[in-house]
Amino acid sequence: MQLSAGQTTRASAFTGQRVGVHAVARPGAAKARRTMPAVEAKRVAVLGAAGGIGQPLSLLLKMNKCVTELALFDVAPLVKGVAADLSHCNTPVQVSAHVGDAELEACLKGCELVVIPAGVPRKPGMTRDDLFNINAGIVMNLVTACAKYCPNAILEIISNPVNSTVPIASEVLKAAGCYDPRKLLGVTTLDVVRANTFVAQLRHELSRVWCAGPDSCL
Ligand SMILES: NC(=O)c1ccc[n+]([C@@H]2O[C@H](COP(=O)([O-])OP(=O)(O)OC[C@H]3O[C@@H](n4cnc5c(N)ncnc54)[C@H](O)[C@@H]3O)[C@@H](O)[C@H]2O)c1
Ligand SMILES: O=C(O)C[C@H](O)C(=O)O
Repeated sequence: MQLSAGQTTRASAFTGQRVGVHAVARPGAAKARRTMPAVEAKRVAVLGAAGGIGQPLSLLLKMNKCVTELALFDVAPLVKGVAADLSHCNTPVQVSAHVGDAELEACLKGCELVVIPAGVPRKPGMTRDDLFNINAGIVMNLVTACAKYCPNAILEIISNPVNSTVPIASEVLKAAGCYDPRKLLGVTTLDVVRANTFVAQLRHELSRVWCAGPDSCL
């Protein structure tokens, strides 16, 4: 296939054919992506590690060569079984399990990266906003512990609604005197992936959609 300037070619997951796709990147976006620093975090914690997001995420981290220690925390004792299973995967990452608030310090001490998928997920008919009353308190408590036990760690918030839980986290960190905007992240890639998929299913070709606006509405 002959491509003109501004076009590229990719395998389409939807048609099984190779299709030409117009480059739609914002000016400077490709450069920004190339210069994005890789994060090496030797000790990583997952808070909410026994859940639907926490378990596969922990497996991915166990397989990640940048990680040395993986500390799994949950209020559910099931996290001990999750840690036992993961510890049998043949990578050098050391896995530990921590249950309940009394073990937050042991979990978080020395962490360079903390990923937080703790909280309730939405059920059919709910919006992400409906989760706010429960998840806001959970994130507030967990980030308070992060500010105390690993104030320099990078925090990635997955618990929804992300556009509300991230500001809560930032206020907690500011109050504790350890807020660094470069180290507080909301995980919103799902919305971009989902939007790309839905548009691609309609157009039968790969699409790139820019998502703007509150995470709660998607
Ligand atoms: N940002 C995203 O892209 C994205 C994607 C999927 C899910 N989510 C959100 O992630 C959250 C988790 O989803 P899920 O499907 O894994 O739910 P889940 O119910 O399967 O798991 C949640 C886990 O959090 C634990 N938990 C609850 N309170 C806790 C606390 N105080 N401390 C530690 N752990 C606690 C639970 O015991 C459970 O193991 C939800 O809020 C969901 O909306 C976000
Ligand atoms: O709903 C959830 O909790 C998972 C995900 O964030 C979604 O919006 O589908």
